[in-house]
Amino acid sequence: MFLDKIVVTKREEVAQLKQSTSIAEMEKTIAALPACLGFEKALTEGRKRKTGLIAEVKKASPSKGLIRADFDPVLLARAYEQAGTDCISVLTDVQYFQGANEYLSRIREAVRVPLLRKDFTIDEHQIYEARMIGADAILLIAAILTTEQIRDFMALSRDLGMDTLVEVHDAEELERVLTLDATLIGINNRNLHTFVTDLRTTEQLIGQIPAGKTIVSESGISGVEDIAYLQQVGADAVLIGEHFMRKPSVTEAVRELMGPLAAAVKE
Ligand SMILES: O=C(O)c1ccccc1NCC(=O)[C@H](O)[C@H](O)COP(=O)(O)O
Repeated sequence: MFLDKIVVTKREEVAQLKQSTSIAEMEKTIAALPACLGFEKALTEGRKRKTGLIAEVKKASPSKGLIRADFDPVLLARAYEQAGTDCISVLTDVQYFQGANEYLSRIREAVRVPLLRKDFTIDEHQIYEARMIGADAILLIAAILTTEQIRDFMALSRDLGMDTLVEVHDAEELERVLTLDATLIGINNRNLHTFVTDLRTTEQLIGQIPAGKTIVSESGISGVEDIAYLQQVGADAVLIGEHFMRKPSVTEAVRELMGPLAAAVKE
């Protein structure tokens, strides 16, 4: 599976990270940082529309190659903020998504929107790193982690002040995640073997999730009818990258797809 290849790369990156920085050093830096912004809160009680939005800053992907040639992460993040996104996801993986830690750090300086570090986390060093570069939340992908790792990584993230988005692709992963106290669950509509997206994945899995969880439908979302369908099946929020990245005006694209801000929070 393609994810196995990514994990091999991540192991190499983690080995390098461990050589360059110790956890004690990272803890020292983190102690001087301001508190995180509430990522999960922005998608629940703070959300600006009926359906919450995590808008993604995504230059390229393994399935599509280069998505946006005129890629300026800070301008894109500002445009998302202007459009009233609840949260922003920033891909930091270099090899497969042409992302960078630096993109997230620069975006952190430029916007006041909670940020998700979108990467393939397999080791606690990466969690300290995420906090150091300015993340408010990290993604934990059940397909590449044991249940115990997810539990430990959630606890560490919480200790560092960050939220976690725990992502599942199928019923087996969901069953494992539901044994934990994860409150923010992502359902990824992308088949990891074929890369094909099918929004019915959200509908198939959401029925197994008890009330009280915040559900984010991820990948392959591009039409107003998709948002209506996902609302109808019970998704609380959506995570969208490619659709926005292919539009000349990201601000207009968000407004067209997600609609106006709810009256209570209109400026
Ligand atoms: O985007 C890919 O091709 C991809 C391939 C393999 C693993 C993960 C992948 N994407 C990560 C994501 O979860 C998406 O960037 C995110 O959900 C946004 O999806 P989209 O709106 O379809 O760009």
